[in-house]
Amino acid sequence: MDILKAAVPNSLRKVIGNSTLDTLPDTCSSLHNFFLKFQPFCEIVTQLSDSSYGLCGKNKDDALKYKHLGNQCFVEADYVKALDYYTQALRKAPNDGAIENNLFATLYANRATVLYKMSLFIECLRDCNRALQICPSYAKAWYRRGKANVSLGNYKDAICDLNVAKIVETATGGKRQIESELKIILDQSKSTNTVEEPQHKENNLNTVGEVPHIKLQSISMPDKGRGMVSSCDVSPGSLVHAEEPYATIILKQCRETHCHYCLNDLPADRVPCISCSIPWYCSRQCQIRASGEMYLISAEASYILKNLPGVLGEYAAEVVECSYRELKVDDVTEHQHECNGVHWPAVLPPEIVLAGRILAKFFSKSSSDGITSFVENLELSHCYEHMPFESKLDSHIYAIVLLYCLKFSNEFKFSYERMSSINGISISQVVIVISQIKVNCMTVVRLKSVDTLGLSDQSGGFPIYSSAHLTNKVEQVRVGKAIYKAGSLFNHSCKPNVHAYFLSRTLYLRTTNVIAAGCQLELSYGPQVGLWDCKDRRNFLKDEYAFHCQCTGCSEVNLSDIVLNAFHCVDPNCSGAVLESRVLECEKQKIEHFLISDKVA
Ligand SMILES: C[S@@+](CC[C@H](N)C(=O)[O-])C[C@H]1O[C@@H](n2cnc3c(N)ncnc32)[C@H](O)[C@@H]1O
Repeated sequence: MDILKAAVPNSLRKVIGNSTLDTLPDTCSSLHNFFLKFQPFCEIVTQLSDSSYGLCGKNKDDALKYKHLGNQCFVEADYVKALDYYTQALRKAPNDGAIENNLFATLYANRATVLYKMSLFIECLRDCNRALQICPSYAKAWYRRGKANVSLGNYKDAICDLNVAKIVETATGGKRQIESELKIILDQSKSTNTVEEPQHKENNLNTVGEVPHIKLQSISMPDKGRGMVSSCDVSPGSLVHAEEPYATIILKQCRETHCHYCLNDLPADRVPCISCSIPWYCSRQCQIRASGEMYLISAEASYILKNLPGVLGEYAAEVVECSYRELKVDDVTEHQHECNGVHWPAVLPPEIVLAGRILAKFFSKSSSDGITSFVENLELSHCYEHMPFESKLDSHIYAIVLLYCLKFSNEFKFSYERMSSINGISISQVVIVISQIKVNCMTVVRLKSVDTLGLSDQSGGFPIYSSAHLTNKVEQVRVGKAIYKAGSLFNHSCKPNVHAYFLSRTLYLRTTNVIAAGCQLELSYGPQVGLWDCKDRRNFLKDEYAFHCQCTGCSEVNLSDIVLNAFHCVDPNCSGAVLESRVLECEKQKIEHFLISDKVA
């Protein structure tokens, strides 16, 4: 992008830097025309959108290399490394579709064996399920599943697993080994009285859904635009809002540690995307929700399942089908349109990839609307006119690059005809979306434990620290960015009365104080009275969200704002405080206002 930016002539930069909403289509068109004649632009867009240039595609040779390394480590009993290699192999393995010798299925089964050796039985069970969903006649996966179920005390399931394994196993020696295992398990199960939980299913993403019962209204305010108020008195701790995101994106630094869909920590049995090697998911549910279902049970698989005797057939079908059909999946899922092994989703900044997701989602939902109604229908405020000079240029460049990447890199489900050709109007709409994202995007955070040595638990869900290293400190990690359409109507206050938190992707807002009917509900976009001084808060809000804060925290005197940067008077007999001149400047108006109102009182 630096090459593109550096190439823009000064005269054009100036016009773009001074552009307004009225002139935006013209400035977009001028920059577009300039790039069309600039040879490196073509090369850059081709490299970003052509999968033959990308490092994000699947590669069978790489997958086999990692599989081989995994096998070596397994033989050497280095299970941590074996787990890593098999996982890397899964990331690179193409889904070749063949039910027999399917590399995906083999890798899942191999990883299941490693997980079993590491005593991660639930994870082992899930990997066996994944292998069986691709290849239902995979005796090794049924066998390993049975062993994991025994370790979990699920004898009934284990007996079923081994019975299926015995039927689908073709080698006589293998059948004999399974039979002897079966006898042992049957004896064990008779001497144990355990209540068994069915273990077919993966993690369930649905959070325990507390529903807000308080009615909120959006009203217009002269100094802050629209804002949210409650129509009744609200007590502290009340849930006032819960919402699923319109679109989300994981932050670059969390790509290897958190699920790209639900943004939770990745477990040891993480699941890769089936078509490219960028995202990781915590489960198949998240993978399907992000990219759509990409492998279906084949006719051959159904035949195998149907030919298992009676109850065993039903049992195997339940394991293999795993009820993914019940999942609610969007028509154009978040990652689907990016998922061709192309480079741009990995390379462009997260907010720009998020803009692409919003665009895809919008067009998948509004079949008749053209791009000109895109911004209008999103109903989000934006800050284009207040954006700094450089940001205006950046957003012009990114909007053009994004549109070309989307256009060239896939057989996208939504029709690009509706976006018409790439021109000043369509580019200007994307520029505005980028500025909407800047103002309305929420940062999704997770709490992370940090141990006494300052090491964070980023192990991917399996314990690598002993109890002696148990944590004593918790910090917030920024994992993703998300647009919540209704949530973005809550304004900022440096003295907030609402607290925002996230469970998976869901935003929850809870009151922290008593809020009288008709009062504004406001959350903090970051800075708060007593934690940052007024000057820093205002600068942050200006830089990040392009507005001058009008909250009570910034217009009334707060003792904590004053003492935050105050020094004790050098005269030991004086108990007064000395303020730094920059802080004093910021507080002056508030203090004058305070003294006047004090006199009046
Ligand atoms: C996420 S939106 C909030 C909803 C917005 N008021 C609307 O009409 O859509 C953030 C924008 O609201 C305005 N805003 C929010 N809090 C504010 C505050 N404390 N002071 C001034 N403007 C504020 C700013 O224009 C900011 O860019």
